[in-house]
Amino acid sequence: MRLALTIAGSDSGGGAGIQADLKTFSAHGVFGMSVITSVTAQNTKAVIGVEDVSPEMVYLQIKAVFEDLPPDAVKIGMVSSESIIRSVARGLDEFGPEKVVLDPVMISKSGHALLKPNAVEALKKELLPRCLVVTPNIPEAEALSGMSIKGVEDMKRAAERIMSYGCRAVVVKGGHLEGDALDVFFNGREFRELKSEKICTRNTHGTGCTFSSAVAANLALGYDLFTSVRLAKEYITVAIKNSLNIGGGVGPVHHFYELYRRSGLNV
Ligand SMILES: Nc1ncnc2c1ncn2[C@@H]1O[C@H](COP(=O)(O)OP(=O)(O)O)[C@@H](O)[C@H]1O
Ligand SMILES: Cc1ncc(COP(=O)(O)OP(=O)(O)O)c(N)n1
Repeated sequence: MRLALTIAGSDSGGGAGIQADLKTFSAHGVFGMSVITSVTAQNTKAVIGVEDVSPEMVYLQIKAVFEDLPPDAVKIGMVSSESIIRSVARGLDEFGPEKVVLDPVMISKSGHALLKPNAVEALKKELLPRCLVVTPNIPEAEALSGMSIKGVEDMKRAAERIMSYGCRAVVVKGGHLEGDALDVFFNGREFRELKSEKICTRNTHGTGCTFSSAVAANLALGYDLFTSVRLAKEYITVAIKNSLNIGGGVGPVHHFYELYRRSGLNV
């Protein structure tokens, strides 16, 4: 059995964060473990409360997992504050996982800040250099690169700038732009575009969390980095096509092992 760890925030509504990550791991047949960084009171309409876990408790969860159940890959999501970022960096340094996927979560689709504005610099300095791949959406790529992004050429320039912080690859996700759902992968040598038709639905809660945890699950299964990203793109596309019209706001994507299996992918 392959093992994957998510270090992220809890979404009480079950659509994003830790809950989306564990569902994604299960759908891939990977054993999922979690380090909870924050508890959010959230549903499809809004985030109505956020309470951070103490930095020491974040570190202790990492230690407990690594000392007994060393993961084959790690996904990092909401890390909220500078002190939590430092605890995660401490854990990564102590236990040295090779396959780390960072989804630099900043703002929920419902508009709530999930990363303190003064923590962006810590994220760049402390976490990017410790990651294999970073998966920002357009606003996150703009914040990390300091440039505005209007199309695919801008996505490529932003990916180059983000690489300069020391990660080994970047996927700039284009779900927030008009037109096709086009993501740009860059590994420092070549750019590759991953394109799918934009699915017409408002139910896209948890897309970023699901995509990054699918990348981590595929890495845990032993796929190379680009194959892991390509399979994750296929997985998120199926999950959005089957997203759920539940709740009064932005409904969640759907994780369903059978859907994945029947789509012909090797799990
Ligand atoms: N409506 C959609 N149809 C198809 N793919 C989408 C759609 N919205 C987002 N995606 C894809 O889902 C993944 C996550 O997208 P994005 O919305 O950019 O990130 P985030 O959820 O972090 O804001 C990307 O692969 C993106 O291309
Ligand atoms: C606890 C928690 N973590 C991350 C997010 C952001 O999720 P993401 O998949 O990037 O996008 P939305 O779910 O906000 O559409 C979150 N909302 N909560």
